[in-house]
Amino acid sequence: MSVTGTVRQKMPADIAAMKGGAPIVCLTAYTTPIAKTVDPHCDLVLVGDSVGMVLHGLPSTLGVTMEMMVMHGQAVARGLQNALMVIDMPFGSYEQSPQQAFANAAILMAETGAGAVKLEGGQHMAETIAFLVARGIPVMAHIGLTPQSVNTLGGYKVQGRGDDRARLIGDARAVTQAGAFSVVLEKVPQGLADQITADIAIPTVGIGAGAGCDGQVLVVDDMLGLFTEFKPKFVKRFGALGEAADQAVANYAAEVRARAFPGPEHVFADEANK
Ligand SMILES: Nc1nc(=O)c2c([nH]1)NC[C@@H]1CN(c3ccc(C(=O)N[C@@H](CCC(=O)O)C(=O)O)cc3)CN21
Ligand SMILES: CC(C)C(=O)C(=O)O
Ligand SMILES: [Mg+2]
Repeated sequence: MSVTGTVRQKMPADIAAMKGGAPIVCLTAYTTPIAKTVDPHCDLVLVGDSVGMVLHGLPSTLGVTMEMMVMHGQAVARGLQNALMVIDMPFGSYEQSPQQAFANAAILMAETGAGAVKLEGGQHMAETIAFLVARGIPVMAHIGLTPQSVNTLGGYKVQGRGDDRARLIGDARAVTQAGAFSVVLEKVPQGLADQITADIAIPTVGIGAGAGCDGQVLVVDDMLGLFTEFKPKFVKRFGALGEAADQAVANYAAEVRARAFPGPEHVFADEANK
């Protein structure tokens, strides 16, 4: 709340200031109604490129386009008053050069009204993160399991075990040094996530990284039980909306076939009442 008592949308600096304090609550959203549902409860709402797998039936996030991100970003923005909106940069929109990243991040920011962008990568993306931040674009980093690299990682596996542990600590330090305001840690062992959280000055937001992170994020359709094509181990279903929808549709079909729907309350008389 601001001093005038009206709701004020959070900014990246507000999220950064939550380091070490009350856990940062984050969920994804892709549409206006879900944005409205999650907004009062969340500090940060992510328009994730998971939208491709969750809403468009794509086999991975690699086919997600700038146009899809802009359209879903605009829809989410219409539903937010409180939470910071962060938007994922899609595969192919930022990896080539800092200049390419800036051009596409500027489109996402200008066309959707997002307060920050998120991109996948650690040490190798540090230069790009610094380039964006220097030009007015707040950046959330994403390290550990980076789904856009599923083909080189060889699957959606735990990251940061064994020799990878030092590399992941280096990634966390590099994105911090580059000026990211927070960092997603995806599917990394709990002890390593705790160590990184203690080691860096920016908040860690975990997904499959344990309760010691500075915040948590999940794909909203996963936690609602609406997306059930697969269930990563880190997902907890807080609802069963997929089952509820299936039951409602089955009831509708049965009532149509029985001519029980529409009923008298859903129809119109031939003559208007005097
Ligand atoms: N619905 C949904 N939820 C997500 O969390 C999510 C997406 N989609 N799409 C983009 C990425 C992809 N992510 C994924 C996808 C699959 C697993 C998964 O199946 N994990 C299994 C083990 C797989 C393996 O070891 O190869 C698990 O049990 O966690 C994890 C994260 C996270 N993101
Ligand atoms: C799972 C989160 C962190 C994400 O990147 C996405 O939804 O695309
Ligand atoms: Mg993503």
